[in-house]
Formats: sequence, C-alpha cells, structure tokens
Amino acid sequence: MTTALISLAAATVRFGGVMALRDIDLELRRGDRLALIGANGCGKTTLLRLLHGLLAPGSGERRLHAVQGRRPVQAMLFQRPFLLHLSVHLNLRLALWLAGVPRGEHAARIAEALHRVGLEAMGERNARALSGGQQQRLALARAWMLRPDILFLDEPTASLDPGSKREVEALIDEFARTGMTIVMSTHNLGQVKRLASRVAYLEAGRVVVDWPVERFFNDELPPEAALFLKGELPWH
Ligand SMILES: Nc1ncnc2c1ncn2[C@@H]1O[C@H](COP(=O)(O)OP(=O)(O)OP(=O)(O)O)[C@@H](O)[C@H]1O
Repeated sequence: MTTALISLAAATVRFGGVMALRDIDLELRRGDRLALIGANGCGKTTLLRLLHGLLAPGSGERRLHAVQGRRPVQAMLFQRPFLLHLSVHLNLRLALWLAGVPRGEHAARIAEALHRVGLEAMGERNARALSGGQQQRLALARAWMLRPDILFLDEPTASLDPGSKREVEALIDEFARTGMTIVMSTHNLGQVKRLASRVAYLEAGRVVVDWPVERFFNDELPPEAALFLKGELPWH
C-alpha cells in the first residue's frame, strides 16, 4: 500500500489580490518523484512552499502524516542555494547544529555527505567561491545529511551548464533510489522524463493534470496542457 506523507484538500493561497493557488487537492505518497510543471507564475514555487509547510493555506487544509510514528523529515533546495561566506565544512556543521543533530555525529555525517556529492576535497574552501554546480552539489549534501524523507527542489538545475546539470540530476536520482520522496519544479521536459514518476501540470494556480509520467507523455492531455507541451519548452 502506498503511504500518504502530505495531503492537501481544497487548499488555496492568496498574496493580496493574487490567487496563487486555488482549490488544490493533492496527496504526496511515499516514493513519489513528483514533477511540477507549468508556465512562469502558474504557482509551482508556491505549491512547493505550501507542501513543505513554509506557507499555510489561506483556506483548505494541509496535513502531514507520520512516518513510522514520527514526523517526516523535510528539506528544500532552492534554485540558487543559500550558502554563507564560510568554509564548506562550517556551512554543513551549521545546518546540522540547526537541525539539532548531536555534535558527536557531525564529522561522520559531513564526511559521508561530501563523499556522496564528490566534494570531499573542498571542505576548507569558501562555499560562496565554489562554481554554481559545486554550490548546488553542496546544497544537496546539506540536504542529504539531514536524512530527509521528503526533498523539495525548486528548479534545481535552472542556472547550471549541461555537465553540472547531469551531475545534479544523477544525485537527485540516486537520492530517490534510496527511498527519498522527491517533489521538484522544472521547466525542462527531458528532466521530467529522466527523473519523475508523476507529473502535475499547473495553470493559473490550479492543478489541471496529475498523472503518472508514462500517461502524461503518451495519453491525450486536456487541451491547455497539450498546448503547453507543444510550446517551446527545452528537452535537454
Ligand atoms: N511572496 C509573494 N508575494 C506576492 N505575490 C507572490 C508571492 N509569491 C508568489 N507570488 C505570485 O503568485 C503567483 C505564483 O507564483 P510562483 O512563484 O508560485 O510561480 P512559479 O510557477 O513558481 O513561477 P516561475 O516558473 O516563474 O518560478 C505569481 O503571480 C506570483 O507573482
């Protein structure tokens, strides 16, 4: 049986006069690799923030379900990672400290995470002086260290060159294979095919389609979603 991690019921988010999300019913299940797609301003980032709990719905409901009797651990990765002008090690140590991880575990967790993303030689470098791709890998290491059940990613490869994009995609794929549930927004349909198991297409704050990835690319879509796919979205 697939287990629900987060449920949204008739959830609405409004920013002043802007209805960013309307009447969203969505269930995130364990093991999902959910891609959120749609035009600029359709509500993808707002939906990520709502699912993550950074925003509360103005009306409707968000429910977080327990995983083996505990609250699921969540982490979020932004398009441009937020890193401090400190060494790679200190950036990671700070994240562990903020998450309340016992001090005795820090060194091992940091070493494992840096190894996993291939940055083990960079520990003493200033995090802000790393390349864009390295910074995103560091942000993935920081998320990985917290052992999240759910990882939210907001256009994680948008500003990266093709090589760095491939490296970051490979890491996301690897994380998902360990059982991590993934929710990501993207403008790249190739990336959706490579990484997602499920696709939600949004338009003007509504979820128009929420289908398994094979169905999304093979079945007849509602006209507005079909029109969007025919547009000039990149595939690489
Ligand atoms: N903090 C905010 N204050 C006011 N309006 C906001 C805020 N955040 C988002 N919005 C508005 O809500 C709508 C949805 O924005 P959102 O950032 O979720 O879209 P998006 O699909 O992620 O866009 P993009 O593809 O450009 O990143 C837009 O009209 C946006 O201007």
